[in-house]
Amino acid sequence: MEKNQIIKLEITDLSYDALGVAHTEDGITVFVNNALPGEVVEAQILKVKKNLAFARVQNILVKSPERIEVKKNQWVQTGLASLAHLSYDAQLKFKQQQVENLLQKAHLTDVTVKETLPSPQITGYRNKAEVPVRQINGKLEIGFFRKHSHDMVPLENFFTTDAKIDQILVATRDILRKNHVSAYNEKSHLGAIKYLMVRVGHYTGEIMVVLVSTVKNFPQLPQVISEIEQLPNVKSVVLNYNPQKTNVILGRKDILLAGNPYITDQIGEQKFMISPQSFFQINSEQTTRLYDLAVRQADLQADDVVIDAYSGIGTIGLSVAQHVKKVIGVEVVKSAVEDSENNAALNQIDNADFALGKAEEMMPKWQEQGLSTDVVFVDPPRKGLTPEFIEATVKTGPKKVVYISCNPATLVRDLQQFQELGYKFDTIAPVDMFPMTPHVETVVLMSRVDK
Ligand SMILES: C[S@@+](CC[C@H](N)C(=O)[O-])C[C@H]1O[C@@H](n2cnc3c(N)ncnc32)[C@H](O)[C@@H]1O
Repeated sequence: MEKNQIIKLEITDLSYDALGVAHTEDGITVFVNNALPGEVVEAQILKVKKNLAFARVQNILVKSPERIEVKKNQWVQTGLASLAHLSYDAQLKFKQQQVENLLQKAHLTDVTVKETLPSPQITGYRNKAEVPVRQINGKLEIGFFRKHSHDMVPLENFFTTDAKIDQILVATRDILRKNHVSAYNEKSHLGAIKYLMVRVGHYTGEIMVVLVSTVKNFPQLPQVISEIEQLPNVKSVVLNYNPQKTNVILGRKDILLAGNPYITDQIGEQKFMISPQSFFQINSEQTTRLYDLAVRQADLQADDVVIDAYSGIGTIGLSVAQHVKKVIGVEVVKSAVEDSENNAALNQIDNADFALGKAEEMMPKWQEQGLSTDVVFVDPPRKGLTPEFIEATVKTGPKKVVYISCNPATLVRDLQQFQELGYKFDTIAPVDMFPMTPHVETVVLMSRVDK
C-alpha cells in the first residue's frame, strides 16, 4: 500500500472520531474520511504507517442506508460536524455503542447502557462559536479548519451554531473587512485578529462578541467597537489579548470594550451570568434535561451536604441548593468562580460556597479537615478525575456520587476505581449534547455499598 494509491475497501466500523474503518487482507487498518459502516468505497490513500493508513473517499460503490446527503460537504470535512452524513437515529446508536464497547473492554459487562437521549435541536443548537479569522486570497475570512490541518475553509453558515450567532459572525467579519483590520497569519505571526468568539443567551437573546487579538489595541478599534455595539442584542464586547503562538484560542487577559463583562442566560427558573472565560454548557435545551437526569438520580434530602466538583459558573450546585442543607463547589477558572458567587446572589441562594482551585487538590484538603458529604456531583473536563480526587471523595463518605462525563474512555477508567473503593452502578445514560459530532456525554449514578 502506498500514498495516492486508489483501493477498494469495505467499511465495517466507525471510529471514535467518526472515520470509517476497513481492514485489508494484509492486516492493515484503514481509517477513511466520509465513509460509513456497510459501505463499499474506492478510497485514495493519504498516509501509510506500519499497520494502519488514512484515506479519503473517491467514489461510493455501495451506499449505507443511513447516509444523509449533506448540503455542504465542508461541515463533514471540518471538525464542525463530522457525523452530519449519518442519520440522527444512527448517530444516537453509535454513541450508545461506543460506551458499550468501552465497558466490554473493561470487563464491566453487568452494566446497562441506556438508549441515547436525543437532543431537542439537532442543528443550530450551539450557544457559542469560536471561529478562526484568516486572510484568504487577500480577503479577511471566517471559517473552520479542515480536520487535522490548519487549512481554513471559509464559511458563513456554521450549521451547529444558533443562526443568531452566524449572523453576528458574518456582520462582525464585514465590519473588520470594511475597516481594513488585518487577520492573523500563522506563519508570519503578523495580523491583529486571530479568532472571533460569539455567545448567545439561548433564552435571553443577549449576545457577547469577543475579538481574540494579538494586540491590545489597533488604530481602527474605536470605530470597530461602535459598529459591533450597534448590532442587534449585543450586550457585551470584549477584546481577548492572546499574543501566544499556540493553538489555545483564548489568552488570559480580557479587556472590556463596551457593555457588560458578561451576558445572562437561564437554566430552568434560574438566571446565570456568564463571563468570556467561563464554561457554560453549549446545548441549552438539552442542558436542562441533562441536569434533571443527574439531579433526579441523586435523590437529595433536606439535610444533605452536596459537593459540586468542576462547578463552572455554579449551574449544578445552584440548581440543587434549595433542596439541601449546603452546597460546596470547586472550580479552577477564577472568573467562573466569581460568576458562580454572583449567580448565587442573583438567585437569592445563601447556602452555596464556591472555592477557587484544582478539585484534585481541594478534595484531599477538605477530607483532611474532616468534611463529611452526602452527595457528590462531578463534571470534569475530558481528562476525567485523578486517583487522588477519587480516593479523597470516597473518604468523605458520600452515599451517592453522580458522574457527568464528556469522555466515556476516562469515565470507564474512573468508574473502575470507584468500584474498587466500594461503589456500585448498574446503568449509564448517554445524553446527546453534541448532535452531528461524535462527542458523547453520559450520566452515571454510583451508590455506596454498605457492609
Ligand atoms: C465540563 S465543565 C463543567 C462545568 C459545570 N459543571 C457545568 O455543567 O456547566 C468542567 C469544568 O471544570 C473546570 N476545570 C478544569 N480542570 C479543573 C480542575 N483541575 N479542578 C477544578 N475545575 C477544573 C473547567 O474550567 C470547567 O468549568
